[in-house]
Amino acid sequence: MCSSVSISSTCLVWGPQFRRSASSSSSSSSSRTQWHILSPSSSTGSVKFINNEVSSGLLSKWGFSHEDLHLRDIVDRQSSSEPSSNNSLFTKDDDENVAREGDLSLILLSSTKLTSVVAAFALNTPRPSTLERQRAIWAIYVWCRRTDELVDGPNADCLSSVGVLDRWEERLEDIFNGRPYDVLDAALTDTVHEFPIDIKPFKDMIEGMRLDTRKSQYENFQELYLYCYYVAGTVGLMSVPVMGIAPESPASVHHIYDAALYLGIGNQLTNILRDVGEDASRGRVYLPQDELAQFGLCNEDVYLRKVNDGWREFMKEQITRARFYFNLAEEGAYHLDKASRWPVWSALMLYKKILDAIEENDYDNLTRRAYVGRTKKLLMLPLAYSRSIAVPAGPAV
Ligand SMILES: CC(C)=CCC/C(C)=C/CC/C(C)=C/CC/C(C)=C/COP(=O)(O)OP(=O)(O)O
Repeated sequence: MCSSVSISSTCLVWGPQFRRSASSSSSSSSSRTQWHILSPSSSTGSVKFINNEVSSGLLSKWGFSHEDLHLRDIVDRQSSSEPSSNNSLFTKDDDENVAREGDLSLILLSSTKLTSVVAAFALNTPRPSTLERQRAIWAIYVWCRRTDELVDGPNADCLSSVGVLDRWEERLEDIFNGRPYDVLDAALTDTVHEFPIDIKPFKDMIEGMRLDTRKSQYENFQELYLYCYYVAGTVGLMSVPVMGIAPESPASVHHIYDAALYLGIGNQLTNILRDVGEDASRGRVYLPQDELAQFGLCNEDVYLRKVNDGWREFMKEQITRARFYFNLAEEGAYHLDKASRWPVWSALMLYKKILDAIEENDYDNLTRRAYVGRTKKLLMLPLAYSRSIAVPAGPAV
């Protein structure tokens, strides 16, 4: 299952740096890797290790080092007040008074004119309107969907994925260089020149699709986490510059970006748990092999759709871990610009409900698809709204 992206009307997300310790836990009969959170203060040299076992559950909670993914660089580039330098269309000395109407019509303008329009708009508009944010999120969403369709869509089998993805990446560079190929690309060109969005999360998503074409199973959670980052965590990174951070938020920008990334991870882990039966029909098992083994399970049990006590216990742990990421995401969601909070809270709460639905199905996600009914969805909206109007408060890390 490749991720596809579901962003309800508008949205966006990232947290602490973490690193794997060389040690292994010996405090339990099950062999498990011990993961340490490396606190943000590590940049000052004072590294604070927090044992992963502070969080409940049997399985490791942390995946891949964010440092190895160079995520800090992405955040720093995106947090500058201007669109990132790789967005070469953006120049500071353009005409500042050009009116902006109908983003897609920009494709009809010469690239020089486009530069003027976009630059003037970005420099003169400190706080984008909700409509502008929605259009930008839509452009990102469409690009992510189209990327997913290349390897997961109806024509995927007829295409040589590697070549197609290479060509798609060249086209991405053209988008960022102001040479969109079609009208949908133009919407993204417009977006990346209006908001400080870095190209790396987009490239990483393409990398995730490459990974998906060559891998049909994941040995451990670290491998799976990397995949989840590529195909879903990246969406959080792409979205934050558009969604915006509340000016009154005391939290660090890195903390908020981490929360955004964790929302993507939580969503993807949930998607995996919801679709495990469907993915098995395609010969795919997006579950850590070592963890299956810890519960006395293997791929064959998944293919044979055996829902036994071992499977239920295994699922409980997987659900605990997905919730762990949603909880981290929630901490950051309070700090988004208030215009963006409601859709994010709605998406977050909706995804958590999928986990509840798996529990209600007595952990049978092999023969039944977890489903959240319309009434539950509607009832959730006011609750999401009440969360979204809460004033951003700590943690100010
Ligand atoms: C929390 C903070 C600070 C910001 C929010 C940042 C955002 C918007 C993060 C969103 C991340 C996101 C939407 C990732 C996509 C994850 C995903 C697995 C999408 C799958 O979408 P579906 O459409 O349900 O998948 P299917 O098509 O497989 O059903």
